[in-house]
Amino acid sequence: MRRSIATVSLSGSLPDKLTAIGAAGFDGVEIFENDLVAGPMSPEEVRSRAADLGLSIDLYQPFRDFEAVPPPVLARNLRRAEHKFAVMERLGATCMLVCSSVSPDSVDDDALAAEQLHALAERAARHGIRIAYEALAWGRHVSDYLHAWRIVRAADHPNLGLCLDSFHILARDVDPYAIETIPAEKIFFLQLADAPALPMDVLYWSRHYRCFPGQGDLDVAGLVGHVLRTGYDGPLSLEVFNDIFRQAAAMRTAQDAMRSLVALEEAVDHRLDRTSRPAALSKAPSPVVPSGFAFAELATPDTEALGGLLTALGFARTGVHAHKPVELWEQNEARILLNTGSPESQDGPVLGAIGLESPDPAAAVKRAEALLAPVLPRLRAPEDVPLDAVAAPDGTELFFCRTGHPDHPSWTGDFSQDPGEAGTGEITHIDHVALTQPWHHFDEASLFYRSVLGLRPHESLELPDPYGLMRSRAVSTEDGRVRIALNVAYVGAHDGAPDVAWQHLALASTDIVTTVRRLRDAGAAQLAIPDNYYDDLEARYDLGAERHRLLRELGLLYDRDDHGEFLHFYTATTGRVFLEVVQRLGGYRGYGAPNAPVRLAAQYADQGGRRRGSRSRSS
Ligand SMILES: O=C(O)c1ccc(O)c(O)c1
Ligand SMILES: [Mg+2]
Repeated sequence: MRRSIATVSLSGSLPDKLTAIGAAGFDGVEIFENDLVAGPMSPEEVRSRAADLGLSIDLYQPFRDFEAVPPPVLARNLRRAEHKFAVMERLGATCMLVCSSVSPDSVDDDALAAEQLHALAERAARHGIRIAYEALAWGRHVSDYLHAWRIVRAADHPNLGLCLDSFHILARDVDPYAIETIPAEKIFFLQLADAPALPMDVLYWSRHYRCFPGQGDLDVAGLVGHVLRTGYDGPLSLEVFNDIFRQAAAMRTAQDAMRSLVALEEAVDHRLDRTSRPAALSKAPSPVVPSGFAFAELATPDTEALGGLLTALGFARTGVHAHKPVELWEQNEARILLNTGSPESQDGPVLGAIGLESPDPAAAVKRAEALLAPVLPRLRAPEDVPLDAVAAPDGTELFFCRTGHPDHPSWTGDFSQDPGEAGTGEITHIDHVALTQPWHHFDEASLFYRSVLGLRPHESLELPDPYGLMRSRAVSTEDGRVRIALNVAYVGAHDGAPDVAWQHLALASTDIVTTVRRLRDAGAAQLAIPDNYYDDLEARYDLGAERHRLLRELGLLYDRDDHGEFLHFYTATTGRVFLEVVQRLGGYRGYGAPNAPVRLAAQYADQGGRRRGSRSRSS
């Protein structure tokens, strides 16, 4: 299907927006009037720029407060419309959006609205223009699509049809099923936006919190399914009003938008049966869901601190890369690479790359490419094992691996085996990684992991920390073998606030008590948890005196859900990175989120003094 986007969805000047939209591979664009009016480009220049970029101008909008008004107001409105038609002819645009009136001049009279829209369509027809009437969710008299359809049907003019907008329909919880009763030729345009479920005034919600499909909580795919079942074959057009996208880099937002449309078309395709599925619905290669973590790579200026910490946790260094300054540390299936050759780690260790076990690494890269993920050059020596990798939105490198499979080259082949034995402690594998996202890329990141890797997003959480609210959302495979927690990087707004974008790696232990004792015996630093936490824990849960005493003594944190229990502790932080050790008892599914505020406060207390005065951050 044709893919379009409204210029209001992106930041920047009109030519910058068009360039970004063209570069992301869209077919068309909705020109938002403000973008034209406020800029120096003539309509003819906009038209030719769009054409050069391969973009058609699919819609001109919005035309407001037209219908159901007294005769003198109608005359003024028609005059206004004639001016817009002239601009549209210069632009080469043939469809104009009229949104339902919010004006106090308008009256609640469907017959009058129909008559006046008929008159407008008649004039539009003389210019070869069509009118798409849209019910705004906060329209004064017309606020749902079925009402708009009754008026359009009564007006009965070939140049008058509907514009359906997923936000206005789903935000008001109007049943989208009846869309299927509208003839396809009367649906002139389809605008798509998602939004997070927020109990607030619908106008405010629409103007500030819309997001791309798949980033919010509305069933946009279901709605598109209803529209396509009518036989609609016009554009799928994104129209997103969002405070963050208005500020973010247009190129990047346009790519995020395109990724959302590709994923949306795939979701719609899954829901439609063969007869109602348009052939033009794009088919990206299917996601190749990873089956586990192959490794995590920490870039570090030297291996001393992290090597010591890993040893204290029971890891052993088992290999070094043939010709890169990278060490392999192992304990059972948990594998960590320490890379001392990366410029990223100037200010201390960072989590730079994740290896994911993939049933088909080449197909995983093809999937990522179809969703506009940057494929990383395979920078390597000729004799190295080929590596398939893409960059996530936050710059983390994702490698698709097939560790130790006879029919596939394994990344471990690049490592000479150290004579030492692999660690055989209680740590079995990587439980999850927690990546910190710049606040303006949070929704992009969750859509990325969901669409590119086929991970399932969990609930979005807001956690209080001493210096603000931290937003957190996990994505995981169904079986939980790959879990990634996405946190918003917090930007301290005052001088005393620490300046932190921590990332961490969580390791699964089958016996966390032994692991924490091992760490303590080795003299490695554990994050200190305040006594107040344990007093509160006793109030919240009755775990028996002995268990409470043990948790307090060993600095272990505790959580539980309907499926099981969770024990965890943290190491001190080095650079931007710290390690967590977790033990899941029963089928616990979470990440210990209720303990995150305690952890953050403890980390600030631990780090604040040292960091103040050396503020440097990239996000
Ligand atoms: O917020 C608005 O006014 C507005 C304008 C045009 C649209 O298509 C829309 O969905 C909302
Ligand atoms: Mg709209």
